[in-house]
Formats: sequence, structure tokens, C-alpha cells
Amino acid sequence: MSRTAKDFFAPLAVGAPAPPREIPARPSRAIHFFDPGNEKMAAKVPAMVGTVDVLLGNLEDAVKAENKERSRQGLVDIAKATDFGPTQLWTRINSLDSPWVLDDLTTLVPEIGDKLDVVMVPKVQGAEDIHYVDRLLAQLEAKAGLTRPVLVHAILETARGVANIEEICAASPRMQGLSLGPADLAADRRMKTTRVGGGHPGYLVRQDAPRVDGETQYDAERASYQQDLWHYTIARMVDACAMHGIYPYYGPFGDILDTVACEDQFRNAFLLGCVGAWSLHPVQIQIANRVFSPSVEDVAHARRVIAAMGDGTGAVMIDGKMEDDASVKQCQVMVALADELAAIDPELRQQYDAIRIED
Ligand SMILES: CC(C)(COP(=O)(O)OP(=O)(O)OC[C@H]1O[C@@H](n2cnc3c(N)ncnc32)[C@H](O)[C@@H]1OP(=O)(O)O)[C@@H](O)C(=O)NCCC(=O)NCCSC(=O)C[C@](C)(O)C(=O)O
Ligand SMILES: [Mg+2]
Repeated sequence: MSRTAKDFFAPLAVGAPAPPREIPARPSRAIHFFDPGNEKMAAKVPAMVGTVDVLLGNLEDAVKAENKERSRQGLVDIAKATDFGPTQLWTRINSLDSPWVLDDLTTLVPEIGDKLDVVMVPKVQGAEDIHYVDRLLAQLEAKAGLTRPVLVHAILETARGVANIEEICAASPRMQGLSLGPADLAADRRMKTTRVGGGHPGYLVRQDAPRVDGETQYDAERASYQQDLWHYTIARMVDACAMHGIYPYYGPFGDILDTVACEDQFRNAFLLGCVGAWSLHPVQIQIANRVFSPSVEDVAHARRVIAAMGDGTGAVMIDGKMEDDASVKQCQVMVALADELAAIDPELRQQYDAIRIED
């Protein structure tokens, strides 16, 4: 049997901070990955503070095995030397079956646990992985005398992880959210793709062949439409996260030069309910910031509907469309997000203020 309701919010080590009862909706439109052991990348990090919602020191894949210790120490040095202001600091630790993860956690929590907001755990298979990290974090937090718990984020990168998605979300009150890990997930599922996220020209539907004089013209020119390989997994993530009060994220888009397709993939995720995406290169930060901020037009419309709906019940016509109790709730989601973002982004605040409805 899993932990009872009475025990669920109890610290897992004597002296560890109390686990959170609620995960705050902090803006995290772009989770920007950098290798803390790469001098060129690390040098750019201080200037990125305030321009991106989350800076993530990556210790796992994309860091060569021989550089693991250097990257870990690099993250400690950067965290100690930098005032992150409104920007969150996350890390992606090595996978739980790797030889590096224990040192990752036993180094990072005592050294910079007071600055780390979230630990991202790769290749999570089920609740047992979260339970392991949860207990270890509590022990390390207690030993280090931390007063704020470090939160946990799981990457969905295996078929078993996707199948166990609900139990992963429910495994600990520290759970902050989930990201899609499309490259490892594709390999684990034996999908026949070789890309890091994004679409594939072979995954499509084709218009029916036209019929002329009772004959089907199979050779005729027909439109085809590329489909989204990740729709099913993202939709599952969104439901599981919403059910548990935590946050879903689209993961990486590896075709750095294709900023147009990156924006499309991010926008699909935004519309489906994700709150952010990963950025692998500085050019992707602006894309995520733009896509995961509601448009001025959408915010203006949402405010009009809320104003017209009074106490939020009944039905009204606005611009020829019916609005009612349910659509006002959608508008409230949009306005709440706009308010959260305006609180940390002066440019957005100005844009959203310019279209404010006067009382
Ligand atoms: C793609 C790469 C190789 C192109 O790197 P580059 O140097 O060739 O690019 P560039 O355009 O020439 O870079 C221009 C400048 O920006 C710097 N730069 C470049 N990137 C960054 C960055 N992220 N943060 C800060 N600075 C950066 C770079 O060092 C350079 O500095 P310089 O002008 O002084 O020479 C490089 O951007 C990179 O390594 N990015 C991070 C990759 C990464 O973290 N991958 C792992 C996440 S995805 C994943 O793991 C999958 C998943 C979820 O697990 C799964 O689906 O299974
Ligand atoms: Mg991966």
C-alpha cells in the first residue's frame, strides 16, 4: 500500500523541510539547458538571468562521460557565484542507474540546495524511482539544514514511464511536473525516427483519391498533411499533470536551425495545455517566451468575456459567439497566466496593460 493521507505530507527524514501542499505556478516558458562544464556556455549564463524563466544545468546526456565531474563542479561554481533573481535554477541529474547520480545529489544538495528549485530526473520508470529520490533528498536536506524542499520533475522517456504516468505524478508531494523526452522515448518504443523531437514527413494522412466517371484515380495529385507524432503522449501528460496539480512541458526540439517548425511544435503544446518547453540553444528562448505567453488579442478577448459574464453564470453573445460558464473559465485560465507573466516580464506587462478594460 502506498503512503496514507496522514503520512503523505510528513517529511521523509527527521529535520527535513515539510513537503509542499501545493506547487506554485511559477512562469517557466523556457527551460534553458546549458552544460556547466562547457566554458563558453557557462560564461553566457549570468547575462541570461532575467531573460529566461528557468536556467538548467544539465549533467546527463549531451555531457561526455569524461566531463561529468567537471560539469557537476561547474554547476556548483555558477550557482554560488550568481544571483538568479526571478530566474529559477534547475538541474538535470544523471539517470538513476548511472554511476554518477549519487555523487550528483550528494554534492549538489549540500553545496547549492538553497539555490536549486527543481531536480529533473531522467528516464523515470515508475513511482519507485521518485520514492528513491524523494527519500534521499529529504535526508540530504535535513543534513544540510535546508528550510525549503527541492522539487522533483520527471522526464517521460520510456514506454513504462508513459504507462505509469499517473503513479509517477502521485508519487511525492515534491512532484513539480513532467517533460516529454522524445529521443529516448522513440528509441525505447522502437519508433522508426532518428530525430530529437518534432515531426516526420512520413507520418501523414492523405486525401482520398478522387473518382472520375465511376473510376478511382489513385494516381491523381492529392493533398497530404503531416501529423504530430507526439500528440498522444503530450495529451496524456497534460491530463495526468492537471489531475495532480503539477505542470506539463514539451521537451527538446533538436532542429535548432528550423525555428519555424520549433515554434509550431511549441505552440501545439501550449494550446494542448503545456506551460513551457526546453531551449537547447539561445535562439529557442525567444521562441518559447513568445509562444507560451498568451497573445494580447487573446487576453483582450478573455477580459471582455469575463467582464460581460458578471458573476460567471448564464450565457451572452460576444462578436456573434456564445459565451457561458465554461468559456468564462477558459478565459480565466488565460488571464491568470497573463497576470503571472506580467508580474515578472515588464514588456508583457506593458502590452497587457495597454489593452486593459476600464471599469
Ligand atoms: C546544439 C549545440 C551543440 C550547438 O552548439 P554550437 O556551439 O554549435 O552552436 P552555435 O550557434 O555556434 O553557438 C553560438 C554561441 O552560443 C553558445 N551556446 C550554444 N548553445 C548554448 C546554450 N545552450 N546555452 C548557452 N550558450 C550556448 C555557444 O557556446 C556559442 O558561444 P560563442 O559565441 O562564445 O562561441 C549546443 O547548443 C548545445 O550543446 N546545446 C545543449 C544541448 C543539450 O543540452 N542537449 C540535451 C538536452 S536534449 C535531450 O537530452 C534529449 C532527451 C530529452 O533526453 C530525450 O529526448 O531523450
Ligand atoms: Mg533522454
